[in-house]
Amino acid sequence: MKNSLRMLIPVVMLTSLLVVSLGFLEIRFEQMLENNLENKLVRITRLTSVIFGHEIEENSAFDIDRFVDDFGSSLNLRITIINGDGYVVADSELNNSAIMQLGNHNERSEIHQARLESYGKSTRLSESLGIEFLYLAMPLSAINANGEFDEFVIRVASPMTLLNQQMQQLRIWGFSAGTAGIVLIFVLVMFFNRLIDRQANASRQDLESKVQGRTHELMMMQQLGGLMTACTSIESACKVVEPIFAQLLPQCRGTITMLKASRNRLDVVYHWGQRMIEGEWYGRDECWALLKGHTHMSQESQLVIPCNHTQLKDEGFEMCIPLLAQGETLGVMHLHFVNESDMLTGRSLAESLSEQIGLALANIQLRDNLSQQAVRDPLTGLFNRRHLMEVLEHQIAQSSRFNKPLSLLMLDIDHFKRFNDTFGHDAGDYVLKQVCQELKTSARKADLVCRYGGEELCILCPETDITQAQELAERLLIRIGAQELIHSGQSLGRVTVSGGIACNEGSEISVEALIKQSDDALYRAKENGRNRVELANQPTLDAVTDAPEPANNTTRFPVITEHHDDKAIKTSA
Ligand SMILES: Nc1nc2c(ncn2[C@@H]2O[C@H](COP(=O)(O)OP(=O)(O)OP(=O)(O)O)[C@@H](O)[C@H]2O)c(=O)[nH]1
Repeated sequence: MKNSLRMLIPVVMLTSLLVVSLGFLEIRFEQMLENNLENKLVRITRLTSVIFGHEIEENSAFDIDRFVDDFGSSLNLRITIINGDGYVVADSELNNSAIMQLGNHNERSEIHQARLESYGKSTRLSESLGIEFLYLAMPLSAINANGEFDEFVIRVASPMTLLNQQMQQLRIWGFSAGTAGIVLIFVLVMFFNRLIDRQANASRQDLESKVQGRTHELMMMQQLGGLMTACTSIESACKVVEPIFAQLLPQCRGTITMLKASRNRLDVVYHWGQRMIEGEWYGRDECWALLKGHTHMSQESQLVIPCNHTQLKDEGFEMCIPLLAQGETLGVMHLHFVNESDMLTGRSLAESLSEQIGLALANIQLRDNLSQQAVRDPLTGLFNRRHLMEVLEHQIAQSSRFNKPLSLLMLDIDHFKRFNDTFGHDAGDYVLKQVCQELKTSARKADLVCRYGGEELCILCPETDITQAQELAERLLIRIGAQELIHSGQSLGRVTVSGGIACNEGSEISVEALIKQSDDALYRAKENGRNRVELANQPTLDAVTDAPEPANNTTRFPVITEHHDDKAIKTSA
């Protein structure tokens, strides 16, 4: 309906315009033909007058009838001669008897006008012939050959049927041209309508496919965001990136690098397709994207400037996009394209994806940091007591289920208060960190090193019996006691630690009981002179004699001096 209206409106408008134009042309043509005929009649009337006047004056035997007959038939016009009284003398279309029947013509409008104004014109029905004529009349005064004064009116008439025939022909021509014009208009309107329809369809399809593509991209991005948010580690999040890129930018392969905490190098954490980066890392000044702070393309504006980290310098095109979150650079997304056009068309999509990946990776890092903060001690970086309690419960259950030994080594720095009092709290912190570092270095990967509280530390050793735990403790005591501590250029001397070990040999012991046993053993170690290890439920062991004696007499740090008045070690921090 809409379509046919769209066609009908221009057809009706153009047809109306054509009809009006044809009507106007008809009027103009009619006037033109009438004028032409009138001019022609004027000329002929004048000519007839001249010849007739001459013949009258010169020829006494002038035959008027013959004159009008010859003239009228040769010109195909009606010629009438009217005398001064208003009666017809001769008429090329009437015989004498018909002429005799005619009345006085003085009242005929063209004759009346001609007598008054020397020129008369009228269009009317001939009473004698019953045909419509265009009459032209002019008066003529002449002295005839006999010397008499004669007055005449020469009248020339042309039947209007001639004019009407011409007009009819013109109308037929006009109608044919108009019909042809209307058909042409219709055909043209149809043609342009179809053309417009085809173009509109093509642009609608183009728009639809663009909208579909964009919707697909948005859905993929939403999926990417959702999946990455659900990931718990950077590695698993990076694995989600590959299938999304395979869907949206299948023509590229890529690598994700992350900035190390030291912030001077980027580690490769994931790549898909052929490797783009040599080695496992590169320096941060080797990537233009990091130096510029925004996307860098290996070829841009006819400039070829590849990054230093790229492996395939001459093949294809590389795009590096910084992975940012709240202005912080987390890493770089490296993409490799075979064609430059693919790289240019894929740029904005790749940047949008990278923006989302950056945010998701930042979220994971933030979550990681928060969960680390929840289980780590900020000063020493060791696991905290809460984490120990959680792990301990699980480890005791494992130990009893699989009948495997589980040892808990509790350690306490000797005379730490005095150390603090002598050198200050900062130096105390430093010593604490150094001792903790030693614990981390000496323990196995499977062991859990914790800060139990204050200067009290512990190591939980799964699948470790009491002898193995004792060996570890003695090794630690030797290594810690051997260290000469220097803080801010000042020698702090040496520090010793005491230890207590409890071991669960596969039985169903409670967390509290195991801690109490190791704590009691530690208490005994303190009681028995410090810088030694005691085992739970065992007779007192000898002091660790192999450990180098702290230079109590050479340093201001009185670690080895016996202080029996010191308060006993706490049973819990
Ligand atoms: N610098 C520093 N000192 C700490 C920290 N946590 C606890 N301390 C100090 O460690 C000292 C522990 O003192 P005490 O419990 O009397 O034990 P001690 O002086 O080590 O004596 P013994 O354990 O009997 O050998 C206290 O002075 C605490 O203030 C810490 O994070 N940093």
